[in-house]
Amino acid sequence: MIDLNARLTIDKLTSRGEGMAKGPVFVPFALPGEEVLAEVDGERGRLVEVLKPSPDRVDAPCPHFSACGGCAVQTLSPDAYAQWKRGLVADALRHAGVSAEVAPLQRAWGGGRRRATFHARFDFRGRARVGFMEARSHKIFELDACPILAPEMAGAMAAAREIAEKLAGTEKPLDLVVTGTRTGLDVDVRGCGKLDFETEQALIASAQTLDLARISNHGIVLIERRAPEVLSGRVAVTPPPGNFLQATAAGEEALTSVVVAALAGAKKCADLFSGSGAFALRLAEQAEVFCVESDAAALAAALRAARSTPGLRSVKGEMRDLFTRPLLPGELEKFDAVVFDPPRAGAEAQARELARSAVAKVAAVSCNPQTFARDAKILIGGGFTLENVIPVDQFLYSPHVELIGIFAKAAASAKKKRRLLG
Ligand SMILES: C[S@@+](CC[C@H](N)C(=O)[O-])C[C@H]1O[C@@H](n2cnc3c(N)ncnc32)[C@H](O)[C@@H]1O
Repeated sequence: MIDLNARLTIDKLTSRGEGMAKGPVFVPFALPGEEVLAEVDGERGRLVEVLKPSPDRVDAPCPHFSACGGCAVQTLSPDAYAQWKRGLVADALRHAGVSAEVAPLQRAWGGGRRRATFHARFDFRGRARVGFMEARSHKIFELDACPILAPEMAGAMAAAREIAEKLAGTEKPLDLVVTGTRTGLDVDVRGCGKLDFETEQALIASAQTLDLARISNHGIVLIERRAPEVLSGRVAVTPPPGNFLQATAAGEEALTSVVVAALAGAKKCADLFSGSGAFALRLAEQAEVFCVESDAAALAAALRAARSTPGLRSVKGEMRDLFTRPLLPGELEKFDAVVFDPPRAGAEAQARELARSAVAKVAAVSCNPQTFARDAKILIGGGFTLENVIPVDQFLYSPHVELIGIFAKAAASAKKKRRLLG
C-alpha cells in the first residue's frame, strides 16, 4: 500500500547514500536527523519535503541534482560527507570483527573524473537520447555539462552524442565509454555488435571531425589517430580501449603514493591485479616488480610502457587468473612486498595464500570495504598486523569509497611460517 503522506525521521545515511528511517524505509536525498514528508511504497520512499533540515544540509552544487542518477550525496556538508565516507570503511571493518584505526578521508577528486560512460537509447524515429541514467530509472537524462568531469573530458558529451547518432541504425541500447587522456579523447563503443563497413567508416570520419585520439568498438580499434596516453608517475601508458583506470588522476596519485611509501625499502615487489601498471610503474622507480593480471592487453600495456621508459628497475609480468590460480607461498617467497588491488569481489583466494606466506609487507587496495574487511581478516588470521587503513575519495558525491590497508608480518613469524612450509 502506498502512503502518500508519511512523516519520517531519518536515522542514518546508508552505504548506498540513501536516508534510512525505521521500517526500514529508504529515502534518497534525505539526511540523518531530518524530519521529512515522503511518499512511501514498501521500503522505498520518495522525498516530498524536508520538514526539519539537518544542520549539515547544504545546497547541491550541480543544477542536475536529483534528476540525474549520477551523484546522490551532494547536499551533505563537506565535513559530514567526509565522516560518512570514513564511517563506511570503519563500519565494514567493525562488522567483520577487524579492529583498526581508520585515518581521515583523503579527498582525491582533483580536477575531476577522467572517464565517463554515457548511455544512448533510440526512439522509434531513430533519434538518439544520450546522457547518464535518470535517478532510479532506466530513462536517459540528457545534459550539456557535468561539473564532476575533468578538463581532459572537454567535448566528451558532444562526442558521445555525435557517435551515437551515427549508430542510430543499430537501434540497440549503447554505452559510450569516454576517457580523457593527455593526447585527446578515447572512445570505446559498447553494445552495437559487429558493424557494417559504412557504419565503421562513419565512425572513423567522426573521429577525424571530433579530433579523437582513438575510437574502438568493444575493444577493437577502428582508428588510432594518436596513441591515448595517461601518466603513471613519469611513465606514459597507452591503456587498452575501455580498460580499467582509476577514476581520477588525483585518486591514482593518492593511492599509489601511500603504497609506494609503505613498500619503500623492498627490493622485489609483486603487483597483483596490476591492470596497466598504475602501481607497478611507480614502484619500479625503487624496486624490481612482477605484475600479475588476467587481462592480456592491460598487462602488455604496462610492460610496453616500462620497456620504453629509461631508468626503471625490471618490470616483468604474467597473465593469470588470481581467483582460480592465486600465487602460492612458494612463489610469493621471491618478494619482499606485495600490493594487490582486485575488483569489487576482492581477493579471497589470494589473501589465503598471502596469509600462509612469509611476505613481510602487504598493501591491499580496494574499492569495496566489505570484501576488503573479509580479506583483511584472512591476512590477520595468518599473522599479519593491520597497521594503517586510509580511505580515499575519488568518486565525489557517490557512495563509492576506495581504501588502502597496510599489513606487516614480523620477521620471526614470517620465518616460522617459512619453516612450517618446509
Ligand atoms: C581495480 S582494477 C586495478 C588495476 C590497477 N591496479 C590500477 O590501479 O589501475 C582490478 C584489476 O584486476 C584485474 N582482474 C580482474 N579479475 C582478475 C582475476 N581473476 N585475476 C587477475 N586479475 C584480475 C582487472 O582486469 C583489473 O585490471
